[in-house]
Amino acid sequence: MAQNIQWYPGHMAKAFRLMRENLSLVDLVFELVDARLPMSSRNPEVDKLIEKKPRLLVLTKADLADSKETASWKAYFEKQGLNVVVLDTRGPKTAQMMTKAAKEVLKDRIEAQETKGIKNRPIRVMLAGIPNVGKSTLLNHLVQKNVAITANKPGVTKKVAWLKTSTGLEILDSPGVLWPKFEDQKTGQRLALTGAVKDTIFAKDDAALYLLSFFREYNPQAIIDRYHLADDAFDQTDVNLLLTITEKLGFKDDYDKAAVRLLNDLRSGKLGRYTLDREHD
Ligand SMILES: Nc1nc2c(ncn2[C@@H]2O[C@H](COP(=O)(O)OP(=O)(O)OP(=O)(O)O)[C@@H](O)[C@H]2O)c(=O)[nH]1
Repeated sequence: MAQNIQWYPGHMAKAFRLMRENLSLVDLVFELVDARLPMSSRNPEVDKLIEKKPRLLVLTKADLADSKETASWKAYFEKQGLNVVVLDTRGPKTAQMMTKAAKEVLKDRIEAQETKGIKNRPIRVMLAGIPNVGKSTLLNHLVQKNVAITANKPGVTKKVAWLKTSTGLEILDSPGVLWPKFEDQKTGQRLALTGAVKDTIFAKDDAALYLLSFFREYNPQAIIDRYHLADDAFDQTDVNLLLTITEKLGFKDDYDKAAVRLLNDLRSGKLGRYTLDREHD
């Protein structure tokens, strides 16, 4: 399946060029990754691109992820010296949490400014992350009803729009869309499962089979309960299991339909919380 999921190198190059151009305008980057796949939803080249910029790693969709796994991932990234925020982006405290965390990352700089008498300088932020990770949701929560302002920086001819928050941040109007980079099939399959890559470019039955193999290892009971299967349902191959579920759902032999149901159930949380990337130790 993964070999069918290819990003156009041109798209990737353009995204990087835009990000590089805008980086000099901001104080801080919010790098958003999906808490269910904190590794697979990152682009390793972004690391290089923003290595000299203060950065906050935001684990979004934490409400859908296994909380124990999220805690392990947080510790893993913190050990690498990163500042990490764990977030249900849609939550009521998002703006406050993100502002507090941003100020914490820039603490030394803010203190240095204050000793020079510069107070309450807005913190300029860029949001970056792969499609569907929650960039617009975060932006809307931060900005609420505030209108966009445009500003010109000396030496920059292009006008850049900033969105002001009531908590002292200014967010670059256009989030950096990044593409995940994956060389291995596993990463592609995981991205497909969460819906991070378009459904049109992967085979749903392959994704459903990967889903079943994942639950076989980590939580077979969730599948047994959801589809009212016999306790020994996993004593068969994933393909046969998919056929059993198809039958149980009343779809006769239309296993494509069952595959879609499985994926929808997973993405909407009906199979419980789960973390697909588990290699943090
Ligand atoms: N459960 C849950 N859903 C979320 C969270 N954050 C975002 N979503 C949902 O995820 C979907 C995608 O969110 P967006 O904010 O549009 O993502 P985006 O990164 O702007 O996506 P692109 O425009 O494709 O780049 C939406 O349906 C959101 O409601 C979260 O923390 N938890």
